[in-house]
Amino acid sequence: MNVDFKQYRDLLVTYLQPQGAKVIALGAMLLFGTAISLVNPQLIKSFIDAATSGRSSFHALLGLGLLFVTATFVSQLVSVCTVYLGQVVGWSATNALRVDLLRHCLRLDMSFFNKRTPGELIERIDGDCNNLFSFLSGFVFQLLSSAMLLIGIIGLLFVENWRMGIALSLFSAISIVILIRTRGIAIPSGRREQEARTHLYGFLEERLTGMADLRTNGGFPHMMRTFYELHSSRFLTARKAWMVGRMSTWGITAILIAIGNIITFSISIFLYQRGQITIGAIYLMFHYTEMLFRPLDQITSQLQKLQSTSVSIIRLNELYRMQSAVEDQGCATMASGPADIRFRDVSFSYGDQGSVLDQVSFHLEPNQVLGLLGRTGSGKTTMTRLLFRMYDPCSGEIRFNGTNLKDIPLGLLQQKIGMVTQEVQLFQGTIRDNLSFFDASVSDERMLEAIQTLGLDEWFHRLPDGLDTYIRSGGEGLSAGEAQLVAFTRVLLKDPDLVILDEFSSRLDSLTEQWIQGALKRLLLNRTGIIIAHRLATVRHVNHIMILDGGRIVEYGCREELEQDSGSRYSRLLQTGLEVQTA
Ligand SMILES: Nc1ncnc2c1ncn2[C@@H]1O[C@H](COP(=O)(O)OP(=O)(O)OP(=O)(O)O)[C@@H](O)[C@H]1O
Repeated sequence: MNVDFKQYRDLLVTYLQPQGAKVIALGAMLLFGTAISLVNPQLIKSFIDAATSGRSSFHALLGLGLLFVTATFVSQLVSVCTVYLGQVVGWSATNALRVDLLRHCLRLDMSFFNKRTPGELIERIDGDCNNLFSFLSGFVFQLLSSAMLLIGIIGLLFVENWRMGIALSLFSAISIVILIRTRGIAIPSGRREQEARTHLYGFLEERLTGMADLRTNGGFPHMMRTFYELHSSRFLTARKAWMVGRMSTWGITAILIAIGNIITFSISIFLYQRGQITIGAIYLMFHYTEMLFRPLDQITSQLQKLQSTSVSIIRLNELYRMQSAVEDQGCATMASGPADIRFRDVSFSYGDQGSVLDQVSFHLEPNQVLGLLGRTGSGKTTMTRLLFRMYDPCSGEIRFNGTNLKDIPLGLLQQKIGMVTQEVQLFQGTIRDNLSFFDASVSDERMLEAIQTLGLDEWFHRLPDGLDTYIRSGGEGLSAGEAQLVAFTRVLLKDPDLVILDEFSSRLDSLTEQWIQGALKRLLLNRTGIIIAHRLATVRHVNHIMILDGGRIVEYGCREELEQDSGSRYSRLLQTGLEVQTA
């Protein structure tokens, strides 16, 4: 697939238009800098000719010298401002692009994230934006100013001497062809180096995430051996890429510069011996020949960068074209209050694999708490994911307060449901940041009130710095039980109408669980709840029990009645006292 002109134009217009004034200033400075670069050697030529003729006054020479110094100073100033503005424009444009991409990805359904590793997503969002940096930070102007500089140099060489003009025009054309053809030589080795780096970082990411398991299972020798192998592969590929890159760019450029100088030198001697040019003109022609390589190099490298730019544009467009399978088209409004949940003949499967939920129907009335039991893989978590609309059912419907989930805006639905899972995700920051999800509008008073409502004062007072207590990356510094308390408080602050607790107690010991039960009771007060559990003790206070097996409801009823019924699965589980996995 190729990138057509419209796609380049759309990208430039979308991300550069908001910075109109800066972009115009950048273009003007690039063009102004080009003009000064062309004028400066003319000043030196005039100075040399005036000095060697012996006819110019000291003041005239001083004037020329001062003019040259001023022009050089202005040229440096312009080049610093150009780099600064180019960076500002490039970063602002690519950051806006990153934000748009991230927002788009976050709106996609969970199947999108399941198919991609975090590394791939980072590469897609950040890597491709980096590739577009130079394109958005003035590609058009840089190409334009390089072309102007090239045309300017050749034009001035023609003015100086037509033979020199023709010779260096031909030389420039041949050089451009050689540079474009040889730049591709380094691409395969560069790609291999990139692949080796990706492998190394992918390996490190995975191993560092599983550090605790590696430590306990004695996996360090394996880690060090593989790290060494991957690192040495990275070193070898990087060394080769560097050498090939140097040979194919610097080496060839150096040869071309030498050939250019030989041409200029030969013609200059020929013309000087015939008295057709001055010493100043010889200097000027040498200077312009040296300068010729700047635009030649820039034009070829910009054209080469355009190749990687087009690959990134294709990938970004692919990403943008991806639509979420979960459409956010609803506009229903809803009053607050305990939720009423109804599943009607709901079936679901993840892709082509078999059915995970099969014709599930039940009604959970407001203020009721449902205990959801079932063996591993029976579909419990999937049911809550459907409620949260991470996926939509393949058939059947789910109603929340009588409204089909599809008719409720996603934002509103997510506000109405609070969820605590086994793996509470804590972020690097203070307890305050973690309770409010970095939302500064949540006051300390509200947080303290929530902690008090849940009866967690004792735990809170033990924290060394109260709300300012710092939690390190991955929740380090808090126990699993304490992390659950943070999660409960978070949910209470959200004030949802439905609370889902997915095996929240599986990592807690029985004593801690008992202690947390108090907070749980308060959290569920005036709310509807669904508690997924393997431990029967976790659901001993719920109103209803549902047992799932192979995605089907095999038992559903009032907990107390099921307890009394000796033939029920639930009472059999209670009698054997076994956890649900082994039942
Ligand atoms: N993202 C996914 N993609 C594909 N299949 C999945 C996905 N998540 C779960 N499954 C499959 O769906 C089935 C039900 O999984 P689910 O997590 O709902 O079970 P569960 O009852 O909550 O199990 P557990 O008690 O172990 O948490 C399993 O066979 C699982 O392999």
